[in-house]
Amino acid sequence: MGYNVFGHTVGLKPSELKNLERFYRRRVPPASIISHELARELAKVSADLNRQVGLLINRKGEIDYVVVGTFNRIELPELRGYRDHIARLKGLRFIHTHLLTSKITHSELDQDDLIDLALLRLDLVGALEVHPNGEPGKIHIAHIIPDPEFFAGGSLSDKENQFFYFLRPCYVWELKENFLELIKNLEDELERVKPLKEVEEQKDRAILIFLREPNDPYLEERIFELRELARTAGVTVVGEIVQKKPSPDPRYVIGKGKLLEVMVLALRNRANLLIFDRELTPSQVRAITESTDLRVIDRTQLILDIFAQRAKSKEGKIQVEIAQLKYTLPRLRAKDDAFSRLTGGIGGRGPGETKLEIDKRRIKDRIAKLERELEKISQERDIKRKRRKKLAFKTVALIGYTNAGKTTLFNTLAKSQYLAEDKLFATLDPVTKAIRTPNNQVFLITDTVGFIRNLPEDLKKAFRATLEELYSADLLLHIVDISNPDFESQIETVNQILEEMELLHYPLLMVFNKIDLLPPSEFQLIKALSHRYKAIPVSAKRGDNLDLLLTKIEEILFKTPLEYLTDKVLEPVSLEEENPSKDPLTHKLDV
Ligand SMILES: Nc1nc2c(ncn2[C@@H]2O[C@H](COP(=O)(O)OP(=O)(O)OP(=O)(O)O)[C@@H](O)[C@H]2O)c(=O)[nH]1
Ligand SMILES: [Mg+2]
Repeated sequence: MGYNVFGHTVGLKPSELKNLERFYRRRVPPASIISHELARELAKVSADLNRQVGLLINRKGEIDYVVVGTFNRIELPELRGYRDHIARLKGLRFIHTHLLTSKITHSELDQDDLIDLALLRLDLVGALEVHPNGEPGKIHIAHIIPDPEFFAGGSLSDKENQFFYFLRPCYVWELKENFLELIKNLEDELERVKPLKEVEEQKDRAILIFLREPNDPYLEERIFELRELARTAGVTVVGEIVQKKPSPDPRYVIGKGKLLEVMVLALRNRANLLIFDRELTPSQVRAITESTDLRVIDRTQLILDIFAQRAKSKEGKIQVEIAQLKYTLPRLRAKDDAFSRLTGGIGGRGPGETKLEIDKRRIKDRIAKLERELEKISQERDIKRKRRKKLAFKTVALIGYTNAGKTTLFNTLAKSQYLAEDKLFATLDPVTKAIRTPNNQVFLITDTVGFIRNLPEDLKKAFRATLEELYSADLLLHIVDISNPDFESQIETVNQILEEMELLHYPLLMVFNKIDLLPPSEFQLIKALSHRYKAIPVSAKRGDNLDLLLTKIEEILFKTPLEYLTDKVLEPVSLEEENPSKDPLTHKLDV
């Protein structure tokens, strides 16, 4: 930091600037918040200029920034190179003047001061009253409360009082607080609330942010889903904030007051990441990143990141890269601060690191190249598919909302070891296996990527190739997690995507999965629902009712009317018994 004066310097004479620059030579005894002498000088200069003047003082008592404002406002410069989020407080305090007039006879800390305190994670903020004659008045000082319990007993009715502690206003010479002790106590308390050693440094710690617009019935589901997405991405969720707002704030999405709450929460819980449930514009990302000094991503980026972590096949990887590049393209700017911070961690994977160096042209070229590659792979897949057709095997595709249990069902049916995890998007690449039914019919079954609502448009397109498998399917098996209270809207989402893909007329069988999670009291209800949706209730995990499912599949695929099947088949039978070990239930097919 040079010796420049920051802030609203327009209109200042060179001599006035000189007077301000002189503050850089001053020092405060480390244990004082501010010295009486310095306060007098600050008041005098401020009154002469008729503008607010502020000093950012570091823990050694040196002046790091001199800032000048207007008569009633002062804006802090961007503070770079200070201690990072894990260390929490920035190690800077901000002492500035509030000008009094014959009418304004006292002036407390205002909301802007508290916003600076919280957003910039200052050690403390102080406002020094200045009388029109240049004499200093009282000083108002506040700092962040590390833990609301800390001050229990006091009245915490007022929201601001849950976040900030206000010292009793007094004259500077009356200040008794030992600054270093005060800060040490604060940091000890923060450490006690969330010890640093308990924080896994490699793991992102996020606060999830939701906007509740009027008539929004899906808030709970959205909260649950974002939480799950974050968990899947390997992020620790340390807080959730919901703001009721008729429409998003164009700059910060949430209101400034709410942002303040987010910051205190972030500080207390050592968060380093904010995840917004809605899509952010590039300028919103920039504004919020700049104000909070935290990494800021939206739901789309989170999903992209999960895809990037999980894509295994060449095709999957290409699809993810295309989607990431397309997401990045409109957000790319020369010297873009918001993105320069995205190095590693969530939102920083894949093409992110180099995007500053690559210009838009090259990104577009890269997208084109990837799309050509994808086209080629898709053709190859087509050939494979045709070959399979020639073998005359019927194909069943498992589809459904993410986490419904598709892969688990696939595994249980195929007795295979494909990945099934309690994470969203566990499956990215289509896998196909052959299954033998109790009646010795063989069909192929394909597992697919999970569906999710509001899938970003580019992502939908990018994953089209994966879902292309569906067009050659003879039957779509729609797996529903019936234990999820949100199952009906998930069905709706899946149907909507099927409609968009013009797959609605395909033969479809619904499967209600995870019945093992339901209490017996709901069995009656499930029966009714199964009837309504013509669905087969199963537990993929425990294997309940899978024989019935296979029979039903068989019936649809091979047009064997149910009546022709013996009762024995309809009863729970061990599939192994029907298929002696020499003739295993499944056999691998090179696809
Ligand atoms: N209790 C219970 N859990 C199940 C059942 N089926 C699946 N699960 C669990 O649900 C979670 C998700 O299962 P997956 O099979 O990975 O779900 P998926 O639909 O393939 O998910 P994506 O591939 O991410 O779309 C896992 O933790 C499974 O163990 C079931 O019948 N009962
Ligand atoms: Mg899966």
